[in-house]
Formats: sequence, C-alpha cells, structure tokens
Amino acid sequence: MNKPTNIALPPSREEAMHAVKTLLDWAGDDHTRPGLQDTPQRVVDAYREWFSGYLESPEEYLTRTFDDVDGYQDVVLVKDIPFTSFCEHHLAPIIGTAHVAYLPSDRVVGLSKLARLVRTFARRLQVQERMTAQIASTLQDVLNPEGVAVLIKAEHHCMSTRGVHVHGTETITTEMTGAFRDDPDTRNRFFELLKH
Ligand SMILES: Nc1nc2c(ncn2[C@@H]2O[C@H](COP(=O)(O)OP(=O)(O)OP(=O)(O)O)[C@@H](O)[C@H]2O)c(=O)[nH]1
Ligand SMILES: [Zn+2]
Repeated sequence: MNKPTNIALPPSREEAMHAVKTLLDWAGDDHTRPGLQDTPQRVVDAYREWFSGYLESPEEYLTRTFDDVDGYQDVVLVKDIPFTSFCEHHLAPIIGTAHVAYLPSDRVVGLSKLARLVRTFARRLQVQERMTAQIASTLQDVLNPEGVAVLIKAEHHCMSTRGVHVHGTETITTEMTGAFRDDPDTRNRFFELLKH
C-alpha cells in the first residue's frame, strides 16, 4: 500500500500553507499580492480533497455483503467509473476511467462500493499499474470471489502538459485474478461485456 509509513506526525495546515507560499515565490510570483492572498488555503483544501484516499480504508467498503441473489452466477461488471488521480513522479493529474468486474462465489457487494474502491486508491499519489493492482487485490482479498478483472484507461497530464508534450495518449492497464486469469472463457466474457 502506498500509505506513508515513516511520518510520525503529519505537518500542520499552517506548515502546508507555508510550503505553498514558498512554491508560489519560487515560481516567480509574489504570494503577498492581493490575488494570491487566499491561494495557500485553497491549495491546502484542494490537496485534502485530492488526497483524501490516505484517510480511508478501502477494505471497509467491502465488508457489507449480500448473499440473497437467487443463485446469480455470472460476471458483475461496473463500467466507466471516472476518476482523477495524481502521478507520484510529477504530481500531475491522471484522468481516466476504470472498469471493475468480479465473478461472485457466494456473496455480492453493493455496486457503489466498487466505485468507492476506485476513488479511494485514485485519491493517493499513484502510478497506474499500482492503482490497477491495488483495486484488484483488495477486491479479491476481502470479498474472496472466483476472480476479479480490472481495466483502467487514463491520460497522464505529465505527458501532455510538460516533458514530452504528447496529447491524447491513452494508457491501458489490466489486472486479472482467479477465473479471469486462468480461464479464457471468463476473460473473454469480461472483454465482451466491455464492448456493450
Ligand atoms: N509506468 C508508469 N510511468 C509513469 C506513470 N505516470 C508517469 N509515468 C512516467 O514516469 C516517468 C518518470 O521518468 P523520469 O525520467 O524519472 O522523469 P522525467 O525526466 O520528468 O521524465 P519525462 O516525463 O520523460 O520528462 C516518465 O516517463 C513518465 O511518463 C505511471 O502511472 N506508470
Ligand atoms: Zn508524472
């Protein structure tokens, strides 16, 4: 998990606002000019929202399950879950969609919880591969279904707004466990359902 492990006490809000002022001055502006007066507090508030995933335990979303589904045995897929994350190399946005599927064994989980799972991992500093693996392994470990499939498509703004400056590229990552990894029919069913 990419939660910080070596920070005994997180910096205070005041210290975080001071860091924003330093960055504003370093960039070439003057943090004391009127237009920037409230910017440090807005930035700190935005960071609290963008990185609220550090304050959440994604496993907890998956503990409430339902078993009264009249023997439903097919794949459950929640498609097109939009997310915004930030890359851990440049703190630039990663904007994309996630598709999360699982093959139930005896229990299902509330559909919104799959979107919550995506959102929690997105709201941490990420690389796309790790975020994909974390969603899949958490769902597999906590719900213990027959298998999990996760596919993420995203644009990395560190590639489009700086550096190599290529716009419109889409990075696709997948992670499969259980039946989706071992059984070609189950895997194909996932890709078929994604086409609908
Ligand atoms: N594998 C992977 N790479 C990522 C992700 N997000 C950003 N990157 C890449 O991380 C790399 C960091 O490369 P470095 O050479 O250390 O940094 P840099 O000099 O800023 O690289 P450039 O972006 O090429 O200017 C870049 O190639 C980014 O495109 C991600 O989610 N997964
Ligand atoms: Zn980056």
